[in-house]
Amino acid sequence: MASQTGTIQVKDVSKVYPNGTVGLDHINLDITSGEFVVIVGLSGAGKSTLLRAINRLHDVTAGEILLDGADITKAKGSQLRVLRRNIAMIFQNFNLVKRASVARNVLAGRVGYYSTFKSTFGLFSKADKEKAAENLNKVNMLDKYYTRADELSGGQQQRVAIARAMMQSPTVVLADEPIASLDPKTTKMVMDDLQHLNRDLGMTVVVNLHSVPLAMAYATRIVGLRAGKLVYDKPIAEVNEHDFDDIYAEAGDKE
Ligand SMILES: Nc1ncnc2c1ncn2[C@@H]1O[C@H](COP(=O)(O)OP(=O)(O)OP(=O)(O)O)[C@@H](O)[C@H]1O
Repeated sequence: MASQTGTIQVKDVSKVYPNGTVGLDHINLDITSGEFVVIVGLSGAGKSTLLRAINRLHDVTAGEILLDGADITKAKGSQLRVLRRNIAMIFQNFNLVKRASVARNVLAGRVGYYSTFKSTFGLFSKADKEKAAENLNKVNMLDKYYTRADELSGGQQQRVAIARAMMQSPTVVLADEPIASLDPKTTKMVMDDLQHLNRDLGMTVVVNLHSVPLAMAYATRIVGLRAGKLVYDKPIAEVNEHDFDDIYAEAGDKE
């Protein structure tokens, strides 16, 4: 089980892409341990850019992002590796190795704990293989242990990705539109899995979503982005569904 850590401090972060597009514009955000934060906003608002900055898939142009006090934007080498190990990422397109088995995909969550040699040759410990089975069982996918990932439905693939995230024993889970391509029933399963990581395993969860009703159903706090700026930030108890009319107004509606 993850320890009670998983704080994220985003301090005056801006991101300008090489072509001049402003992805993030002076973002400040303090996420405390165990929160379930949903980020909402129009397509292009900067949601993916923010998540990718938090786990350093992107470098930022200015500002800093602290994970339990350590600045990931400047980390290098083994420090970056250890910081990244604490952050699991769930993607819209699942990011599984399609030709590999479900088990192998789930074990990939342990890669950050092995030498490159051992992980390349799949030399995972017996304990980790047992843990993989255990985590697959938690997402009701144990019967697919030996199945190739490309034989699974989208929802099943996302649940495998969640089992892989659990293997990592992260303190923070970032999910970028994790349910965008799923039907309503599977959407609920995946959102419930994320809630399990948050409520039962104590992980901090940050999810990008387009759906306001889903955000209201699962978040402990909702953050809104618009054109790279943070325009909304409230705990769920203070959220009113109409608050989002502004965030979802097309650019130009406001002018
Ligand atoms: N690699 C890139 N190069 C240039 N501009 C980019 C790049 N990636 C994203 N952008 C731009 O940065 C802005 C923020 O994009 P981002 O993908 O973070 O938004 P988003 O809110 O996640 O949108 P979506 O809901 O469509 O995923 C957009 O204007 C987008 O076009």
